[in-house]
Amino acid sequence: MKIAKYSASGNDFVMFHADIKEDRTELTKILCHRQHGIGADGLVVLLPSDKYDFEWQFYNSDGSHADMCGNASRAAAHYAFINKLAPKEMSFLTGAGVIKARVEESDEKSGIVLSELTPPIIIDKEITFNGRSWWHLNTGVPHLVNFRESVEEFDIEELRELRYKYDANVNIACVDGENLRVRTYERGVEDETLACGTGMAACFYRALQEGLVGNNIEVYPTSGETLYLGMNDRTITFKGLVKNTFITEWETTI
Ligand SMILES: N[C@H](CCC[C@H](N)C(=O)O)C(=O)O
Repeated sequence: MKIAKYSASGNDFVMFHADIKEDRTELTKILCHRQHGIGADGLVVLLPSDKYDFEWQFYNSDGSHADMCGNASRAAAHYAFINKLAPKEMSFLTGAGVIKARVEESDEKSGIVLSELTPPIIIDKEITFNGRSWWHLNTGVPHLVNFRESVEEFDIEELRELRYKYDANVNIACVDGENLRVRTYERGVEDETLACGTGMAACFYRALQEGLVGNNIEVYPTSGETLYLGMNDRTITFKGLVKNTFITEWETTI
């Protein structure tokens, strides 16, 4: 089976396409294992669809299922385009609903891809934890967001406690001029990742609601890459580079 490895701003994924939708929890844990497998934050499987260019399955590296993944949506769009599974402008079905994506520049190895995320939903704006103000939002998956002076104020144990208390990804952010810096503890990876697309979107949306930033900004995740987030009349757009870092033949031994 041909398997591709992608990095979307440092959030990395193992990816392939298949004809059959089946439980791939155990395969995910093997492929995503950093020492015993290929190593990745998640697995994406593209599947045929009657209504959309494709449907996908997304699993976090621990084998848990998640409805959506912003960075993987950009990587999957590039994979679909270069494997002739979809045109440059496409729509595909995820657990969070239909995602539109556009491959803007691309060759076999990399591309600039824009995804339209699902409309953000504010669940709770009144959470106080350790004396800090947190918002609970859903940008395809659940996120907690707190703003502080610097993203260096990052206590992973504090974020891990919140992750389990609310079963959500946990983000800290700070304003950097007209833009944002974001660090994310990701549910299902159970650690900080180098970037989290729906997390950056959740931080952007809180900052927008609180008048801290404009409608179109740059966001810098832990990897230091530049992502472009915007608010259009419908939802949040999320754009940046994705890299197809390698392709391999994989014989499953399970
Ligand atoms: N870990 C997340 C899914 C992946 C989200 C993230 N990688 C992104 O780019 O949006 C969850 O379990 O809700």
